[in-house]
Amino acid sequence: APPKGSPEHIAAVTGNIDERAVRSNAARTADWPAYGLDYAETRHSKLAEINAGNVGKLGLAWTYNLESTRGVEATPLVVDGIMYVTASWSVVHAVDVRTGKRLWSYDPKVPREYAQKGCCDVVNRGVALYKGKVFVGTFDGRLVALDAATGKPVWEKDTVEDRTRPYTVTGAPRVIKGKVIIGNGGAEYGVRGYLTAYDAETGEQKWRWYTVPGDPSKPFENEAMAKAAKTWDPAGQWWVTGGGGTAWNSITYDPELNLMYVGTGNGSPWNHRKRSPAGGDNLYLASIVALNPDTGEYVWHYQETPGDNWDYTSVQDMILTDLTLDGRKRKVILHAPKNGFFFVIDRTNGKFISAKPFTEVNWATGYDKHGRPIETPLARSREAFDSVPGPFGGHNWHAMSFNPKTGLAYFPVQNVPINLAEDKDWRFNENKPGQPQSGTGWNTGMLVNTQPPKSKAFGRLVAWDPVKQKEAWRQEYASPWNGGTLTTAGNLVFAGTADGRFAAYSADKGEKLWEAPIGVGMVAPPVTYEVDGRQYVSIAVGWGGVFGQFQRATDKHDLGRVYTFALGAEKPLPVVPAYPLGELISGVKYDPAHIAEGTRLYVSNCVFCHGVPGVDKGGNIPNLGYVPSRDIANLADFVFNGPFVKKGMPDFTGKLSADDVEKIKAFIQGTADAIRPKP
Ligand SMILES: O=C(O)c1cc(C(=O)O)c2c(n1)C(=O)C(=O)c1cc(C(=O)O)[nH]c1-2
Ligand SMILES: [Ca+2]
Repeated sequence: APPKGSPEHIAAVTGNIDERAVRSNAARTADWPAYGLDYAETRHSKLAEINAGNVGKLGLAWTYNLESTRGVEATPLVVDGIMYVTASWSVVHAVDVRTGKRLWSYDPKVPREYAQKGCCDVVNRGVALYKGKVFVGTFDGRLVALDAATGKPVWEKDTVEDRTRPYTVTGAPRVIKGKVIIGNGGAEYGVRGYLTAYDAETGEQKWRWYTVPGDPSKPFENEAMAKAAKTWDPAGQWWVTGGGGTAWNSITYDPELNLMYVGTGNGSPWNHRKRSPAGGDNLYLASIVALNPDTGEYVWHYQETPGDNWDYTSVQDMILTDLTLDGRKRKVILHAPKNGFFFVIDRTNGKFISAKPFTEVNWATGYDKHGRPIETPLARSREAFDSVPGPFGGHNWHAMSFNPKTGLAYFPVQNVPINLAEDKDWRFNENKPGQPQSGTGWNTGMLVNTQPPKSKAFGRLVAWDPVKQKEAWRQEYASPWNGGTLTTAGNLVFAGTADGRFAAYSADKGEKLWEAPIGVGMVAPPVTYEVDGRQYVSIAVGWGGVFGQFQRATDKHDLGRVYTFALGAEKPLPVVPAYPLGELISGVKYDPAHIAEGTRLYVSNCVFCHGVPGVDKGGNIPNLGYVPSRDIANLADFVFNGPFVKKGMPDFTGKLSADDVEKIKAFIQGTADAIRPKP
């Protein structure tokens, strides 16, 4: 037999990964060969060497440096001790679990100026593996097949059908029946969402399915689009903005039913009245859609948020399981989307079974028996209103897991306070001061925090009983934006937190049993697997994602790093450097009369990357209230083709004037002065 970790060994063990291997692995889950572990994406491991009785003896085996400075969201895949994990900028690393050493890495060299085309950090959620190839979707929208043994590209496809549009890819591809399936993002900017299937061997395109209809003056691609178009008002010219519905995260597959399920995203623009003035459900936004994986044909849909108006994506991870409900065994989908309700859906036909709020919700009081939300008057208010959950979601993309023994689903719940108001003057692609990120191409049709939000920020780990539709237990967290979960047959739940703790809880009761004080915020979900008879737990650490660009819950920061733990391992945790938060800026000269316009310019160009100066503390992108004061005094040097363009900062040449920059300076220094504690 070739030595473990040699190209021959890797070729042999990854060459075996096909549909049969993924399904047979589900019986014992020794490997972690697919994004959600199995096609049902349960993230439930049957390994129990590490269990509630001995988890206290878990220690660090090794760390691996991903050499990235931005968010790390990847689920690592592991087959016979060969790990594939991604870092920011879609860089792929192959790591030997037996040694913790690099086997190879692959950098798709995403042009850094592409960063401004993504709403939510230059992240990547991981790779897919099939018959000796590793598949990665790159931030700039390519799908690359790599030789699993060497990391050399085998084929590459451009998944973006229209390069004038800001499409990005952040999600992990899935392989279903020899086809690599990938969606995209961009609905904050204005795109038309779609999924594409490529032949895993050759890269040949097999099918493409749009999530929303195109221009109704042209023939619809299929019957599903014709049907969907009836739920949109042409007066909104949604096809100009794109309509949205981007499938940027979740895809699952039921081999018995031969159905794949995709979660779709929010509307482009967010504002329903701008997108579709006469109302309408706007299919297939914010829905779960079942497709035939062979052809990409529509089979059924269930829309969780009709007429989305709040960035309520339904792209959150789905879990396929069987539940006994009213004495009847049902094949269901479990889903906790941004809108704050936990859904149980019949996955054979898309019929609504139940939905209950898993967090505070103010846009709907519940769902009727037909599966339609009962909206509150506030939901489509013409005045500014606190959106609860807000656009960050009651639960975002952070992975959910389901343990069949406890019957509980585990996921991080949160509130990030946001106040929304209709942007009555919004026009497509009009870059106007005050419109959130319009300077970098956003088209939300909403204004953000024109009134200070009154809702409170929180984060918590929730164990949810989908039969009773009730919370079973919770652990309060220090902040929103916490990591996804893993659950095991050892009666455990593992999850990392925004404030840098990687912890294990008992799955049935939620007692904290173990904790590693890593120090750096975690957003990615952990995985577990067995190598040479030993069980390991790994988590890719790297603070970021949409909230993590400009906010933080720790005072430390580090390069991206994979941490791997095993029973009895005793490596000390690395000493993590302090986050270099400077002094509050002072002394930058400005004209106070410029502050009001500077505020509007800051909102339309800077705020969703840099946060509020002096108030937020910076995430993986610095807060401008705490950089050296001279940098703000010389702001134009940074704004116009400055030194950070090579790290992904936009070049605002031609977009902002020298006068605009003076006004932005006034806002930054003025805000810092306003919040400075009085002596
Ligand atoms: O509408 C979209 O197309 C789109 C794409 C993405 C993405 O691809 O990361 C996010 C969102 N929306 C989004 O609304 C959101 O909250 C979000 C968080 C994150 C992240 O990785 O932290 N991505 C995205
Ligand atoms: Ca979105």
